[in-house]
This record gives sequence, C-alpha cells and structure tokens, in this order.
Amino acid sequence: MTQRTLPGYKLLYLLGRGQTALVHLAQDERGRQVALKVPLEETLKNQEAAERFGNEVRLSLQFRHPNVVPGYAGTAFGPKAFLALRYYPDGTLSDVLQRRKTGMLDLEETLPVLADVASGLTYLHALGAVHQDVKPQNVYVEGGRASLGDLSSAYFTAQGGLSSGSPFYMAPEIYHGHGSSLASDVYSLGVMAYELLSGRRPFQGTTYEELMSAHLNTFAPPLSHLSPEVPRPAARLLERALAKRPQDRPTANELRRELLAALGEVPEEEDLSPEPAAPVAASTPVGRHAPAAPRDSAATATPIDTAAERGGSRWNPFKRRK
Ligand SMILES: Nc1ncnc2c1ncn2[C@@H]1O[C@H](COP(=O)(O)OP(=O)(O)OP(=O)(O)O)[C@@H](O)[C@H]1O
Repeated sequence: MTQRTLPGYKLLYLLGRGQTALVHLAQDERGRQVALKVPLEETLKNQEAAERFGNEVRLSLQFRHPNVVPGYAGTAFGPKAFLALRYYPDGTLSDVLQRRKTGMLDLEETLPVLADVASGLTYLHALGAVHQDVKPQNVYVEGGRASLGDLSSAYFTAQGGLSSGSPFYMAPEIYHGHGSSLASDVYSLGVMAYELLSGRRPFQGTTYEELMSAHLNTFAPPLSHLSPEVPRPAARLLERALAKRPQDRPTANELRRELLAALGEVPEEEDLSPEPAAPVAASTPVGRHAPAAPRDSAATATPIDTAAERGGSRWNPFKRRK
C-alpha cells in the first residue's frame, strides 16, 4: 500500500517516514513539487490512527494561512487515503537544528521563526482550534520563515477532541488530565522558544514520570539570564508562556505582536476571513471531531492514557512522539 502509485502524482523520492505515514517528494499534474503523505498499512488498520490521518487531511485542506502548512489535495479515509502538502525543501525546524554544528539558530533567525509560529497559532486560535503538538519537529521552514504543520491532533474547541501532546512540550494541565486548550498551545510554544533561544529544553527527564514531575514542579530559569540578548518585553512574555496555570499565560496573539515588535515589524491585525479551500474527498465524519461536551469542563476531559487504552495498549509517549 505504501508503495502504491497515486494517479496524478509522479513519486520522486522518499522525504521521510513518521509514525503514521511515508512522505514522498512528488510532482503533481500541474508540475508542482509536493510532499505526498501516504498512510502506512498499520495506520489504516487502526481506527484511532486512521482518524488522526483523516483529521490531518481535513484540516490541512481547510486552514489557509501563510504560517500554517497548506494541503493541496487529499483523501481522508480508506485505501486511497493520501495528503498532498506544500513541500518545504529545508524540512522541519528540528532537521535544520540537527544540521547545525551548534544545534542552535542565531537570535536573528530565531525571532522570525517564533513570530511565524505565533502567527500560525493566532490564526488557529481565532478559528477556535487547538493544535496540540507545537514542537520543532512540526514546524516547517523555508527561506528563514516558518509554518506550523502536522494538524493530526488539532481539534475545534466547540467540538472537542482527545487530549494529547508530546511530553517535552506538554502543558502541566494535560499531565493533570484536565485537557488541552489554546493556553496549552502557548505553553508548548514557550517550551520551544526556550529551546531555540537557550539551546536547552527547559524541562528535562528521561521517562514520562520524570518529565511530568519537571513540568509540574520545576521552574525554568529566567530567559533574560539564559539569553540576555532577547529584547526584554519579548523575553518576559515568553517566560509567562510557561506559567503553570493556563490563565496566567499570554495569548498567542500577544506573543505574536511582541515578537514582531522585537523584530522591528509593525504587527498587523490578522486577516481571518476564510479563503476557499480545496474539497476533501470524504463524506465520513472524522471520529475525533464527533460532537462532544465542552472542553472547559475537567470532568469531561479525556486523560491521555485513556485515549490510548481504547486502542488496546498503554499509551507510550516515548514510542509515539519525540
Ligand atoms: N511538507 C513537507 N515538506 C518537506 N518534508 C516533509 C513535509 N511533510 C513531511 N515531511 C518529511 O517527512 C517526515 C515525516 O512526516 P510526519 O512527521 O508528518 O509524518 P507522520 O507519520 O504524520 O508524523 P508522526 O510521526 O508525528 O505521526 C518529516 O519529519 C519530514 O522530514
């Protein structure tokens, strides 16, 4: 299945393999290079994984913003499922960091990347969507600018969705089983900002339990000490992004505005008018978006382990996510 040919696409070579899909560089009928994502056999056989893939297809085709990886075409479900995405020749932010000897970007490179991710998040949040997996592996870069990708875990707060995240970047309230929110995306962006600006993740651990304890009980050193060259107001706001309580964090838009100001750019208000998006070739509703109780009630939140246990095995965040 993963080696199948897709009508209209010429496969060029393999770009990467994730937990759920193979991604090929391909040429579409318009002669455009695309990143063609084809789910693995195992993904299609596992309901939760297949729904995550379908979710990514649906939302990648729906969202349109310069800092969100756009989908060009796709089929959400079934044996012909695929997703053609905009191709980013530089790969992910994580790839870029690995290629650097220092493992770091310069400040002049970091601030635009952070401002772009904050802009992408501002857009999603204005639409009422939570991303749930902000991290360098899901940020795609080209020419020094960045776009947020991997919408497989994203959901609309009005509809609800399964809480999830990557343990290094996951907010305390998700560890507590209280569910994710716009504020937990801001926390993940804050973790990523610390990592980019100081060269070290603010919360360390080699097991899930150690990381949970670090996120819940320890405080990151002030960014102004770790990276004194970051303009003060931006540093202060990024520090607040790591507040333990969601209500103490800034919004993505506040971060976006401050980061753009630090770059000397005048922050414009985001234009959130919907653009026409490509049709999704699926009529089946996506399961994780089935109507659900409001997410702001802790009683209705789905703890991360519960979601995985439905699949028959204990959720292992280290196996699944980096
Ligand atoms: N739009 C793109 N442009 C360039 N490279 C891409 C693109 N999308 C994916 N890739 C490459 O393919 C790899 C695998 O993609 P991705 O991580 O999205 O797969 P996945 O199976 O959906 O992810 P996960 O492991 O989080 O479930 C990426 O790490 C990246 O190297």
